[in-house]
Amino acid sequence: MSMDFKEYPDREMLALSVADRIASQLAQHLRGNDRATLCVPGGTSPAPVFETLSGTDLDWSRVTVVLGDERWVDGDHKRSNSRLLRRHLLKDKAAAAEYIDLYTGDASPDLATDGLAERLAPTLPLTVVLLGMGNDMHTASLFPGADHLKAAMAPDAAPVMAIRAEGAEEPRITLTRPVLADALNIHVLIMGPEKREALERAQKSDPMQAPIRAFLDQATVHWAE
Ligand SMILES: O=C(O)[C@H](O)[C@@H](O)[C@H](O)[C@H](O)COP(=O)(O)O
Repeated sequence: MSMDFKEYPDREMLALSVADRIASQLAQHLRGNDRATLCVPGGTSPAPVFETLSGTDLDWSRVTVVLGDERWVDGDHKRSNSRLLRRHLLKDKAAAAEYIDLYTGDASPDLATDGLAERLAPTLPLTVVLLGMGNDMHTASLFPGADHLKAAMAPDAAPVMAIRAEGAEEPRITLTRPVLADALNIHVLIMGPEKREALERAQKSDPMQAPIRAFLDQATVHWAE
């Protein structure tokens, strides 16, 4: 199976289309299942997708939302991905969703992983995963050169792991390759020429040098200039 690549005339069309695809896949899943799980990235790219999704008429009370990764900072810190979701996604109609916050307030992410894995277990497999990508070809907090990348990319990796990397400003907690790759639907959201070039590099790279590569064969990649 090869990567499905979709190019859009502009970022607004990209955001609308990605939100539509995600909402449709969640709604379809809910027609045959009690609940659905949506896994989303942090960072700067997804906010317009979240804004559209938050007003979408879905049975959000049957949807669990979880981040693909979180910086280990308080929920009101400017770098918190949870803060991003609370501002752009978990409001309006989507406020009814169940939210699993990866930041637990523990002194370190290493102390939180077992409890989070227990909370996550009933929500698996993830119904829809939206991934971002850095110019270094990381996704979630699966950074090239990260301290526990090999373990996090292993087929038997625990679903949630603490991870530290030079490219990450603070300790992180991340969902790992198997739990992300087992998702029923995977979308990658990237914008700009640098990320287009990084994607082309990733396609020819090993997942240990380009973690996003681990997901491309199953993913729909959405790109605009
Ligand atoms: O915590 C994070 O930052 C994200 O989960 C991360 O994986 C993000 O998706 C990429 O770094 C792209 O970020 P931008 O969208 O800001 O370029």
